[in-house]
Amino acid sequence: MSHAELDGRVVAAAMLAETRKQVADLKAGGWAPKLCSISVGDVSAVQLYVRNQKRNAGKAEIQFEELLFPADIHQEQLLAAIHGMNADPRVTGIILQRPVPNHLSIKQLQAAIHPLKDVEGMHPASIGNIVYNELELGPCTAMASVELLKQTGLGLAGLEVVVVGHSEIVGKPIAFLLMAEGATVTVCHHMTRNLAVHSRRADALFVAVGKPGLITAEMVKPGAAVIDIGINQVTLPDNSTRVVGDVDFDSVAKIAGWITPVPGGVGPVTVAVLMRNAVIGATRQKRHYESLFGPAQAGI
Ligand SMILES: NC(=O)C1=CN([C@@H]2O[C@H](COP(=O)(O)OP(=O)(O)OC[C@H]3O[C@@H](n4cnc5c(N)ncnc54)[C@H](OP(=O)(O)O)[C@@H]3O)[C@@H](O)[C@H]2O)C=CC1
Ligand SMILES: Nc1nc(=O)c2c([nH]1)NC[C@@H]1CN(c3ccc(C(=O)N[C@@H](CCC(=O)O)C(=O)O)cc3)C=[N+]21
Repeated sequence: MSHAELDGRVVAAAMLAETRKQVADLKAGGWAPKLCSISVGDVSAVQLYVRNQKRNAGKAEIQFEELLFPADIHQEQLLAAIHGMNADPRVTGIILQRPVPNHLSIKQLQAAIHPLKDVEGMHPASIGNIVYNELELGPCTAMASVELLKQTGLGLAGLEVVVVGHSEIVGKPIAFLLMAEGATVTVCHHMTRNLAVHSRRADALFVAVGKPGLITAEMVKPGAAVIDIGINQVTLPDNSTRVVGDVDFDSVAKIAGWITPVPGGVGPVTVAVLMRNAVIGATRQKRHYESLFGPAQAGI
């Protein structure tokens, strides 16, 4: 069966155009969205992501500020920085880039971000909304991955889906989003006894592990939709570097019904979802403060 490639750049461009219009409306109403990114230490996948956030925020006309802290920063210093952003009315969105060094508590940092400014939906209170089937704003990569599956036109109700990887930010939220849409979901991880037995049953296979070449053609059901979330920088024999996913693209593309490329698949849609979330967050704040104080006035 010949595969169809799911082009994330096309999906992202459409999403970003819509977001740009909403930014203009917000600005006209006196609310200019501003997104602040917090990174701790040097992580190459984070640097790549933040670069693309900056570029896309520019395209959507969302203000963007990047804060980079050294890897040995203390929890209290980061908490103080987050509290400052919570209190700053110009900041409408905060994203904490993952991972953070082991000496820091990611959950405490995430919980410090005000839920109205939590543009990834990763505050413990926000992520709980997914369990209640409130799906408007959720973790960007998970939302992007499910959006790409929807592009295939496959009905999600009753679909056999396998998710490989169960991290807080990707695998688990994907499983909850899919359950909310009625899919039958199996979640695999490093303790799963025979990954191929599960993956071969899937009509849709999501892979978010961080291991290049983990999924090969024998592990995929012919005609399945394969959503490759992995972002791995590999060094080729000539010492040049390349970004690849977790799926062995060349072999799997021959039997899959649909497949997302890396780069050009989930990544661009993730960035576009973040911009959309930034607008949803600013809109929620506008509504909240207007319900208390009335509409914003020009020049204030
Ligand atoms: N495209 C995008 O927008 C994004 C891409 N990524 C990429 O996705 C990948 C995963 O990211 P993230 O979820 O943050 O990573 P984590 O390292 O937090 O999680 C990896 C997951 O894979 C599981 N795992 C490890 N080895 C195996 C194995 N052999 N078989 C099955 N499962 C295994 C782990 O299970 P256990 O916990 O049990 O060990 C864990 O649940 C990375 O390549 C990352 O760069 C991440 C975020 C966004
Ligand atoms: N709190 C948090 N949320 C995240 O969602 C998160 C994170 N931390 N930490 C880092 C990972 C990684 N990640 C990427 C998202 C998009 C691209 C991306 O835009 N990729 C493009 C460009 C690749 C290229 O230019 O080579 C593509 O795949 O086509 C990459 C990586 C989000 N992550």
